[in-house]
Amino acid sequence: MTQKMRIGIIGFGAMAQSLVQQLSKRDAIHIADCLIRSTSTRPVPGGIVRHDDISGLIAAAPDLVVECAGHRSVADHVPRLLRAGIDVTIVSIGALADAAIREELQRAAEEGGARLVAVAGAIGGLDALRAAALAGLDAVTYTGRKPPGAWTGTPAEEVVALDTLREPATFYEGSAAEAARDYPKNANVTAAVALAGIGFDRTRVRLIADPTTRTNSHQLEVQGAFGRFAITIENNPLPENPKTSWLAALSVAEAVIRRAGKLEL
Ligand SMILES: NC(=O)C1=CN([C@@H]2O[C@H](COP(=O)(O)OP(=O)(O)OC[C@H]3O[C@@H](n4cnc5c(N)ncnc54)[C@H](OP(=O)(O)O)[C@@H]3O)[C@@H](O)[C@H]2O)C=CC1
Ligand SMILES: O=C([O-])CC(=O)C(=O)O
Repeated sequence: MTQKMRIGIIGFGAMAQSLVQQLSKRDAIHIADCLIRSTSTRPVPGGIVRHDDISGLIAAAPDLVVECAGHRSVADHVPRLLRAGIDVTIVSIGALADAAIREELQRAAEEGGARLVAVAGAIGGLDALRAAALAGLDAVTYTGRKPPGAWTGTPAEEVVALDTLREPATFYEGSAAEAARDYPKNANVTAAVALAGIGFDRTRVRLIADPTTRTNSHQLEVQGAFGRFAITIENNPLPENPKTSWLAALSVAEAVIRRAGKLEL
């Protein structure tokens, strides 16, 4: 009998719960452990061992840890896992906008002989962007559009009255470096785009609160020596967290399922 791939998850919010739903249908995968804060009130299904300290998760030695808990958890926990030789897949890619964190993760992966994978998350087209970048890119522009409620608790509140908005309002225009840092629960996709294309400073970002939409949409426009492409993804949000698109959770699930398979087709 082949051994199941043992997964540990960091965080147990909307994304992690959706991930568990997907992965528990797969025979080759066992969700063994999760790391959640001791203060967390979120219920964790029976059969998953709950840790409130990273040392416990490291001692459990899962085959792969999947981070679903935000930028802080990437900085605090992922280097330790990598140094312990545990592979990690992250979804809070915006943490990589900080060059010091990127360097620390690189060092930790080398020291531990482990692999860090950042998923595409809620966006698509990164394969084409990466390929196009080889011949040189002139411009990469990302536009993120979500209903006003998805921007609550962010700096957008200082620019527009989200509660009474009647028309779409662009509240941020700038670099992926700033967007990923200042909108850590909404703009991780800008980091995925930056890393696949022309970097955090040259990737242009526009963020829009739109009372006329129900979806979280992500538009990518790319120009370079290869030609040009534009792609728009209209995502349904996860019911438990309107900031997070369902596709982001599915993207993590797909990455884990592909890794558990024998062939990468
Ligand atoms: N790449 C992409 O396309 C996307 C990436 N994301 C990233 O995924 C993250 C999770 O999203 P989602 O599940 O919707 O968010 P939720 O707010 O629903 O859940 C977050 C979970 O992480 C836990 N958590 C927060 N901080 C820490 C920490 N320092 N250590 C351990 N656990 C922690 C929370 O704990 P508690 O239970 O105590 O609240 C909660 O269980 C987002 O913060 C964002 O960074 C989100 C959407 C798209
Ligand atoms: O899920 C989304 O629509 C995108 C998102 O929140 C992020 O990139 O952080």
